[in-house]
Amino acid sequence: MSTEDYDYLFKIVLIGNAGVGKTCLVRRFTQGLFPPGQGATIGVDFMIKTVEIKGEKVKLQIWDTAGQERFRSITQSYYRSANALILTYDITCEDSFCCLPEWLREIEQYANNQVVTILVGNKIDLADKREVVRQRAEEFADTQSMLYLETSAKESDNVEKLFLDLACELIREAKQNTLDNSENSPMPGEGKSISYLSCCSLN
Ligand SMILES: Nc1nc2c(ncn2[C@@H]2O[C@H](COP(=O)(O)OP(=O)(O)OP(=O)(O)O)[C@@H](O)[C@H]2O)c(=O)[nH]1
Repeated sequence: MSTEDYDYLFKIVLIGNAGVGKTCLVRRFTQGLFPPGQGATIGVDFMIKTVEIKGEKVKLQIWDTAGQERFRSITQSYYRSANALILTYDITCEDSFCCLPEWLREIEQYANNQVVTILVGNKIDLADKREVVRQRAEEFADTQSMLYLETSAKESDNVEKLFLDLACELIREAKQNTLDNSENSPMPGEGKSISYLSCCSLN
């Protein structure tokens, strides 16, 4: 497949506390593996995977940001052009859940207001160490109008679903926006160009 051979290009950025499993989720999805002895991300990492959804080729640019506070100024600069954000916490770590309001403030401040955000509770394979019950997280996501999913990068639970559901939602929104824009556009000859949401030319 050539680099231009796709119908949609979407930028997805993973954010959340250090150690919640962002890199492992990305590696599981893009490479099908659970890396042993995964070191902390330095700054930002980048991976690409192209998937096919209902006959359309969707190229996903996946940006894995460092959770450590000291990289925050670097990672914030990646929010603006994101189509979707995966806000991740660790279901075995209450602290990572309690920091979510802080992450939401970052999103409010740095992301564009059309960004699709999904809350992900990772490490569900560690059920006996769970500190955040599912219902509490679901209610929190609901109050913030976020989608919610629980995953295990280790066992590969819901990882594919996470990225594919997100891609479906982004396609749906892109099509809706194209439709809205074309309905609001002037007729040819009215002196203005017809503009469409450029979901395939994000940087
Ligand atoms: N049991 C279990 N461990 C996991 C899972 N996902 C990640 N881990 C472990 O959690 C630790 C942190 O994983 P990373 O993917 O590096 O976490 P991160 O969020 O990218 O961390 P930063 O790069 O520091 O922001 C590693 O020891 C992983 O092996 C999971 O689904 N289950």
